[in-house]
Amino acid sequence: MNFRKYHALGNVYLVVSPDEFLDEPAALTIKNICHKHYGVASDGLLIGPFESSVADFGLRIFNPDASEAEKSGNGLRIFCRALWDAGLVKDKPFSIETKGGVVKAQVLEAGRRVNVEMGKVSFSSRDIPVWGEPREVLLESLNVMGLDHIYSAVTIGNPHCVILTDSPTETLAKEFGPLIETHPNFPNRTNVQFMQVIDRQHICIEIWERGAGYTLASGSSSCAAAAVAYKLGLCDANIKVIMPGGQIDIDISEDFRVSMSGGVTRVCHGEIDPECLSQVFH
Ligand SMILES: N[C@@H](CCC[C@H](N)C(=O)O)C(=O)O
Repeated sequence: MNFRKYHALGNVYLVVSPDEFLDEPAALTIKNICHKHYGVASDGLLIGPFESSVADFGLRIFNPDASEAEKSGNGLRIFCRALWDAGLVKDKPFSIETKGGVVKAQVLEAGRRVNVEMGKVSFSSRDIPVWGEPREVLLESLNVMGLDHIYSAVTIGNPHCVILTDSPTETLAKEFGPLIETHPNFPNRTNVQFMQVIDRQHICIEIWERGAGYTLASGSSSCAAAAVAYKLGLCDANIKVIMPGGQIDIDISEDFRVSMSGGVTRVCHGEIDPECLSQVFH
């Protein structure tokens, strides 16, 4: 199986053509490919381009636990770069269909940077989803291991739980992230961000990703956290999101459409041995 490996601010994805799969990708195959010790090591798998009747290209996004994600910001930027490297797109905007909706993208700076119009966020409990009566999920309290967290929930195609804190740390994300990801409040599980508002143009987040765990950066998390900061009146519409892996620039329109720009780096390409794909020991 041929692959191309990229990272977006330390968030690693492999891009594989749909032609490499005879059938629906098996969970075991995806887990083996992404595994950090037994495989190629990545935070997710991008399968594409597919033909699409509504966009220029179709994309499927898988987490390392083999669950399918509706959207991924870094995954989309990486996919755009892979399309650009393959000569399938140039400098003009184009569209991509994901399970979480169609996005518009443009490759900038000879592939080193990509802009994606990620779509409109919703804070509605029905859309995200979050259990309970229909409402906008803003500044609610979530008790985890005896500690109350103030969170707001949001979807940009995939679900996010943004927790306000004065000091976001890796330890905080790793300790509470897995418990919040699988909290019964979130029927589809959730991505989790611990967010500190630095000033009206800057936020800082630590991330726990659904199906992937602790990551150095996340594009959809950046969109979600920035949208919450804007919605709560804590930030202006142009926000720089600082993460351990680097920075993403977010612009939010009045009707909460979110545009994201950030870097992408090509790492390597190669072939995964069939022996790796069929391992059964984890
Ligand atoms: N790394 C991603 C998010 C990937 C999907 C996520 N784990 C989910 O299950 O929703 C990003 O950059 O957005």
